[in-house]
Amino acid sequence: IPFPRRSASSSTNASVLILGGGVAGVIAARTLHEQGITNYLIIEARNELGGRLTSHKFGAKDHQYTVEVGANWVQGTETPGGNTNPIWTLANKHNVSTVYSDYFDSMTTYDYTGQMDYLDLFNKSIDAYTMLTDVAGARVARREVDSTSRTGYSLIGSKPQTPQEMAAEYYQFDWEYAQTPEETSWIASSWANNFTFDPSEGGFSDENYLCIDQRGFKTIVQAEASEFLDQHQVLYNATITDIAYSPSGVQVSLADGRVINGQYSIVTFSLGVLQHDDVVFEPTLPDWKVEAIQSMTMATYSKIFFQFPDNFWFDTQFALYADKERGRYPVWQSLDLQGFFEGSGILFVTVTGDFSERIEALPDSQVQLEILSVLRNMFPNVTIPDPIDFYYQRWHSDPLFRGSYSNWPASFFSEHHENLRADIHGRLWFAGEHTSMKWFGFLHGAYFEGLDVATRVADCINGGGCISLQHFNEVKNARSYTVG
Ligand SMILES: Cc1cc2nc3c(=O)[nH]c(=O)nc-3n(C[C@H](O)[C@H](O)[C@H](O)COP(=O)(O)OP(=O)(O)OC[C@H]3O[C@@H](n4cnc5c(N)ncnc54)[C@H](O)[C@@H]3O)c2cc1C
Repeated sequence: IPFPRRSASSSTNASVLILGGGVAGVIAARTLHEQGITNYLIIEARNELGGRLTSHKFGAKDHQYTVEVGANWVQGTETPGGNTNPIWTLANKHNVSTVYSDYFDSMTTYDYTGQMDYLDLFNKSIDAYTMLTDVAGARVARREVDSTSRTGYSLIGSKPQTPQEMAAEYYQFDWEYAQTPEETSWIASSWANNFTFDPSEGGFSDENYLCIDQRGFKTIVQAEASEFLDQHQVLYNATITDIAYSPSGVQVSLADGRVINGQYSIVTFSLGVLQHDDVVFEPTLPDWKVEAIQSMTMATYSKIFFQFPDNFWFDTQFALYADKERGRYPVWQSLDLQGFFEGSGILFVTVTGDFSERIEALPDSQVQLEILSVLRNMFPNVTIPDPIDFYYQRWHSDPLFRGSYSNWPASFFSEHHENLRADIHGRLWFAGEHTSMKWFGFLHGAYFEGLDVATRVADCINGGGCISLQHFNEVKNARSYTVG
């Protein structure tokens, strides 16, 4: 089948085109390299590798620190005799500095009247979350249908009413999934948690380590790539606009007019990019693929950084703020701590979901004013100074990401998941955190997907033909609706 548009005369060619140079793309390249395939090309819009591993130089000129505006934690590390998070392996291999993040025992609680001890409610919400995941596991064993995590919470009798109870639940739930329990699958969110944090379910460990490396967390992929990647195997500052595909190959067009041909292609763009039609597929993707793409959710998680002349806040790693409005500037982290960036004056607050999208549409100045007024609620006896620096990344509006990571809604079925992952004609393959069944949303999900899909593409090349992944032309109910 001839390609629809351009002639191949101005083209570069490669056997495998890896579209995007984040974790999935770099690990896919390493996997091909290990299989003896060197004729591949990573095509990346930005000027470096790493994707959502994005750092930012923050602070006054003489007082700057590298902060992570994207992924920050290795989530789940390793258990002796059990599984190891490959992100933990990479961090250790490349001497990336991390520090133990004490999610549960280094917490100060506030509400809109100031400091307020509701650690008892906080601990209750930890237990509720554990029960939520246990009951989800029992549903899987009995083949019961999925529902939202809100339904799950209600069924186990956890019904937060007060701002303090809601803030505690937010910390357990929204702060991880970047969306509310209403918006999230009960079963899938439980297994993503267990396969990461529960060694008895094959998870790595229940620990989180925060990257504080001044080279940036992206070092895990950049240093890894420097061990195998030649300059001619990567194209930077190359924004892809069109992907034409057929049973005989793939042709990629760049914004600057260049055209590149490949026999195979691995698309690693975020789910948000695929949903938003930032890249046009020719022919349009089949209906089963489009339905899968549009049925998963791209969530947003935003960290808002402040540098202040003095440290006037809590001396724990975390603080929780209960506003009357759920999800309004709730989770605070201090970096001005021993073992972190002591003396930095850096404090940041995280918001998620719809609230993230809301602040992306506002000017920085308004968001700053809102947060300063929250700080005045939290510290009524302190004159809050003007910040020296202020920054947040707008992930949802960025055409290279369109959000921070995927989240599995209750209306996303197993067949949708397989369709999201499935290749087309054995030529167009898809990989990234969003194609991971067990670890959607996580760095290690992107890692394992890059590894798996590149292994399949290497088999196509070395094995003399492709074995396509299964897909479903239609996703159907087990039993039809009887209406009327
Ligand atoms: C704010 C935030 C916090 C997070 N926190 C954590 C955490 O603490 N721990 C954790 O495990 N995970 C975390 N994650 C998730 C983690 O970052 C992702 O799961 C992972 O980085 C995704 O890797 P990927 O390779 O699938 O996609 P990406 O990193 O998005 O890679 C895709 C690449 O494609 C490029 N691209 C996009 N469009 C085009 C185009 N048109 N042309 C060319 N190139 C293009 C992009 O620039 C990008 O480099 C976080 C993410 C965010 C945003």
